[in-house]
Amino acid sequence: MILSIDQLTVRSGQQNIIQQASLSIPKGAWYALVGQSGSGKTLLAQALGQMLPPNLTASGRIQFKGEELLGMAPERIRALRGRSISYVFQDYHGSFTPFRRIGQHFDEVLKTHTTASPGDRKRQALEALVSIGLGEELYSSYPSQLSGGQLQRVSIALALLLSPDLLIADEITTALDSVSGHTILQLLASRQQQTGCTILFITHDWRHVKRYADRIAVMKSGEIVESGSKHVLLDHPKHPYTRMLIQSSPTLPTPKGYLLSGLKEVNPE
Ligand SMILES: Nc1ncnc2c1ncn2[C@@H]1O[C@H](COP(=O)(O)OP(=O)(O)OP(=O)(O)O)[C@@H](O)[C@H]1O
Repeated sequence: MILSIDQLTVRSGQQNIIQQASLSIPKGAWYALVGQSGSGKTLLAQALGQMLPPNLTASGRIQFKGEELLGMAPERIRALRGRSISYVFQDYHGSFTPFRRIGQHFDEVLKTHTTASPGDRKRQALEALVSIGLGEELYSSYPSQLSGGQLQRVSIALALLLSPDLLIADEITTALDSVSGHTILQLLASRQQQTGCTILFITHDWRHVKRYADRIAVMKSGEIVESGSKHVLLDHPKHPYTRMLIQSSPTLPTPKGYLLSGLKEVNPE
């Protein structure tokens, strides 16, 4: 396992917002965390990188590649967050400084975390832009000159720049139209194939879960009520809440004779 969360509780004063959540993510997995709005998905992701709002406290254990993240020294967690664990958020605008060109954003990450020369940093930034299907000319553009889909692609390239072991993708397609959202996820899937990074994928959208995830955890009111492989969870959900979420998802079309997960049904009636 690359990440094991054990009995994670997040509190605001006396109130538990996340209660004893446990989940284990195998290396290289695309692990979907689903649940209705307000169930605690974002706070769980924030707790991993010690990024919780200051009024909240976390307890329990979070092991990442054998190191305990909760209570880790600030300089160590900052170093991990830059290199081994990276985040992409729904609000991609928040990842950019408006008066800095796109190239400067890449340069800053490389300057902070590597000893690469200025020439090398520029070359790596240009390669990163090309790797996400964008033109090198965007290196000199300002964030406001890019579309939402382009900016979100750049945030993914920035997040993957230092080849992290774990990418936390929190509702990364929510602010995009469905075509751009689809392009982003295709891109992420191909980058995952190239880099082997593990993805914690927070989403509301079961169509994306069905298409990309290989494992799923379902969160309800701060608790993980069910987790397992995509096939087992989609085709044989145990918890009533999981069944309700799947049934109320917009459409999960399945051809006759196939299960929701895409597996062929054995002996369909
Ligand atoms: N700083 C905070 N102090 C107190 N409560 C908070 C704080 N931040 C979030 N919450 C509450 O914690 C709960 C979980 O929030 P969280 O953002 O993790 O939900 P979520 O599942 O990610 O929802 P969404 O899908 O809408 O992003 C919500 O009820 C939210 O109002």
